[in-house]
Amino acid sequence: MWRRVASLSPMVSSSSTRSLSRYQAAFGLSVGESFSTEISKQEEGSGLRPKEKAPFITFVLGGPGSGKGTQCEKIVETFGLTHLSAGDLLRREIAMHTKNGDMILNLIKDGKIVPSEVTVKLLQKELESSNSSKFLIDGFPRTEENRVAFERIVGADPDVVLFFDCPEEEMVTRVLNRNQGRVDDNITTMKKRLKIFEALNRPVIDYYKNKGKLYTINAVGTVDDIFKQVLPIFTPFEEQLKQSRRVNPKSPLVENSS
Ligand SMILES: Nc1ncnc2c1ncn2[C@@H]1O[C@H](COP(=O)(O)OP(=O)(O)OP(=O)(O)O)[C@@H](O)[C@H]1O
Ligand SMILES: Nc1ccn([C@@H]2O[C@H](COP(=O)(O)O)[C@@H](O)[C@H]2O)c(=O)n1
Ligand SMILES: [Mg+2]
Repeated sequence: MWRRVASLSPMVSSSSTRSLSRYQAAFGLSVGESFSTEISKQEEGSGLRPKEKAPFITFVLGGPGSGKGTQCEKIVETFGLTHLSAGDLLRREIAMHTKNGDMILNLIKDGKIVPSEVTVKLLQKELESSNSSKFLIDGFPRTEENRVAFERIVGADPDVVLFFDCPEEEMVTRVLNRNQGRVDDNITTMKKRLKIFEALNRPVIDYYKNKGKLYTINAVGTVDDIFKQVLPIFTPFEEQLKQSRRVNPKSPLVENSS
């Protein structure tokens, strides 16, 4: 078990406990000192390398069509985080006709949630093979089951959780005008997605609110107006995000640190 011992920022809880995973062990270097994750006193001598650091993770929550993907593009442009959309990863499985492709397609068509194990493993693969140490995980966790599975399999907690709060009528209008050929962009599926969002995503939102990690953004207005609310959330982390460089033993792009 790893414990985050250094203080992060006044805005973020410094007492979150993390469990060690292969994924965490893969991160040798990452964001600035203030994000370091160290082995706590009683765990010294456990054989684990001390001072291994965790990546900077932002979860992006919000109902269907609330503008998560749109705002993620702007965050990427400004702060250089790596965007991982859970929905895009699932759609890629469908397009590639993988063994889970048909099952995923049927669930997405029906607005239902794909088993957490499947989604988390896709995210884990991207996280482990990435050369980045700062991630925006969009459309995840959708459920408490998603959240717990990520903690168990990946072994990391988010540093920031964004919630794009948008009225249902606005989300419906946006989705029906999206025109990207998505199988779930129709009124029947949209109604189901909204119900599932209310029932299953709200508890996740409440969970992070109670942990002091949730930033609620009013998602009505122009894209730029909404981004103006997002900017100050990342500003305190800007220096760390700039310095962030990761040593990933699996990545051929990174020199060995030893
Ligand atoms: N502030 C905004 N005002 C009007 N339209 C917007 C705004 N933000 C995004 N849109 C448009 O609304 C649609 C949905 O946006 P986006 O795809 O970013 O939402 P999302 O939250 O990622 O949805 P989903 O969960 O379905 O993937 C897109 O066509 C996008 O261009
Ligand atoms: N954690 C997730 C994320 C998505 N899904 C399924 O994909 C659909 C589309 O997701 P978007 O984020 O692109 O809107 C969503 O309705 C779910 O069917 C999922 O199961 N789990
Ligand atoms: Mg999206």
